[in-house]
Amino acid sequence: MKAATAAEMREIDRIAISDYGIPGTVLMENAGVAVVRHLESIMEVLSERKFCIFAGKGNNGGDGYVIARHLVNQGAKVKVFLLGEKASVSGDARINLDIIDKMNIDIIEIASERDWDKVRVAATFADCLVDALVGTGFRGEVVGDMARVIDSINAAGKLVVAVDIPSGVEADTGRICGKAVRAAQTVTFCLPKPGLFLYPGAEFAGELMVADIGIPTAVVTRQQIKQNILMAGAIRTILPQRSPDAHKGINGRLAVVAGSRGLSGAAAMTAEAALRAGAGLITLATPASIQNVVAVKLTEVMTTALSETATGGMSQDAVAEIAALAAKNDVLAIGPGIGRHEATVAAVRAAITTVECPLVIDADALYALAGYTDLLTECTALPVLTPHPGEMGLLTGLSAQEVNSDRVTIARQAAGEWGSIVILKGAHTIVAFPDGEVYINTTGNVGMATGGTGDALTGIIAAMIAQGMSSHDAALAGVYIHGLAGDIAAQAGMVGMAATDLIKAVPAALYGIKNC
Ligand SMILES: NC(=O)C1=CN([C@@H]2O[C@H](COP(=O)(O)OP(=O)(O)OC[C@H]3O[C@@H](n4cnc5c(N)ncnc54)[C@H](O)[C@@H]3O)[C@@H](O)[C@H]2O)[C@@H](O)CC1
Ligand SMILES: [K+]
Repeated sequence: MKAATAAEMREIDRIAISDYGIPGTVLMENAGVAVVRHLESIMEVLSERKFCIFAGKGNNGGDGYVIARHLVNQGAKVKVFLLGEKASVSGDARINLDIIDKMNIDIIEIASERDWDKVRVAATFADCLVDALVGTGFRGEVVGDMARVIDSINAAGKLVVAVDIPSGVEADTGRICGKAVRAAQTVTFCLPKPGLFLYPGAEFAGELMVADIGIPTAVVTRQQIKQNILMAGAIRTILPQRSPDAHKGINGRLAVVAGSRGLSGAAAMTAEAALRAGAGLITLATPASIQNVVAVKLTEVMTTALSETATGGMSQDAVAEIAALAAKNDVLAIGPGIGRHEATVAAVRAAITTVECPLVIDADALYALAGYTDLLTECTALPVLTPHPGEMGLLTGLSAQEVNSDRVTIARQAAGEWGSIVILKGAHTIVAFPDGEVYINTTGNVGMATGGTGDALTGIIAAMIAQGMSSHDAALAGVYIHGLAGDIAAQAGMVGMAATDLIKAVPAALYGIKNC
């Protein structure tokens, strides 16, 4: 599914109205009716139910007036609180405001302190609050009366349904612009907006419903929207089909370069995740002194030793060994637990431009690339990078907070500049491609915020490449499967969930995608 930015949505509306001649009031009518239908589906009967509709002066407010009209027609009791004066409402919204005015629906222009009392009382007795304050036309920050209305809505403790997007959530980034309405449900129009899937906005949107408002499909496809929402259907179509007579050689050969003294677990988890994700033959290469440790941990994985430093990290002599290993494998994952010794860092930089097979680059191998991202353009195959916001910050010169403030844009820019697939981890991981295409993942949960889950992701993506998927498809499938395995593991409880629980759930995630 695509997700449209505010600017793209405005353009889609404009083309539908001016090129196709669909009156804006028709789109507004369809939008309002879609919300009323949704209210009907969640509340069963609307008759005698009490609604407060909080409307702004723009078209989002216009949707609110349409909603008010249909609710009243269905016997509901409706109060409309208008943030501003009726006289300041124009266009399609004005047409619908005038209609409900003629219907004698209670419209309260919030102006004086007494009006705020009315807001409080009405919200206290309402069954449902509808947020039609602002939608995609919102700019800047929530301040003044808007902030006060949002506080009143959030404090009421009632069912809150947002129209198009919770007011105060930035449509493109999911940023909370000072304050935002905390909705239980959001009915969004035509296409979802990225901010409904990006945190923290995703948390304020609650359950999401996408409503068709009659815009011709061609208008949407013509926009060539590059934001996508990653869902099971798309993954099902790209997963490799396994023939019944498959043997281990057919399911790919994969090498993992990972681990250092004290960090054997990261290496083992990467290899174990690759195994659970279906790779045929896996070789784990670690510094010589921990080879026996990982060999004991892993029964099905082959191990090999790399030249090491005195402190137990791989040394520069490992470059030739890695190149030889890569030549015998379909894909190489590098980075988990390798440490940051200067010899190791130098070995990584040399290895990634020497190796010819596809690479999945993670953890300390990303650290090695800080200031050296131009090396990525020398990779033979399109590399896959899996930074968390801290690593992304290191690579881009930003703080983790700055990275998280606009995850889509930053991942997209990095993918373009580095000629790489960039997987920016975090709640609803972003997968960005060099051509600007971006996917927002929908699986995963907070229980995954624990050591080792990143190593698991690296192993899963590498396993997908080993099984014949392109790096593009493997990145998408790997991210979705990883999150789904986390969701399956979380059914036993999120607190105390370990990366190894997630890894064990990968086969169930794969089965679920293929068969459910
Ligand atoms: N023809 C269309 O364009 C359609 C638009 N629709 C609805 O209209 C919305 C977009 O409408 P608009 O473009 O009129 O914009 P909005 O109604 O989302 O917001 C614009 C209004 O918000 C005010 N505003 C913006 N930033 C503010 C801030 N920081 N603090 C306080 N007030 C602020 C503006 O002054 C203006 O009054 C969509 O989200 C959707 O709900 C739907 O009715 C479908 C058709
Ligand atoms: K809204």
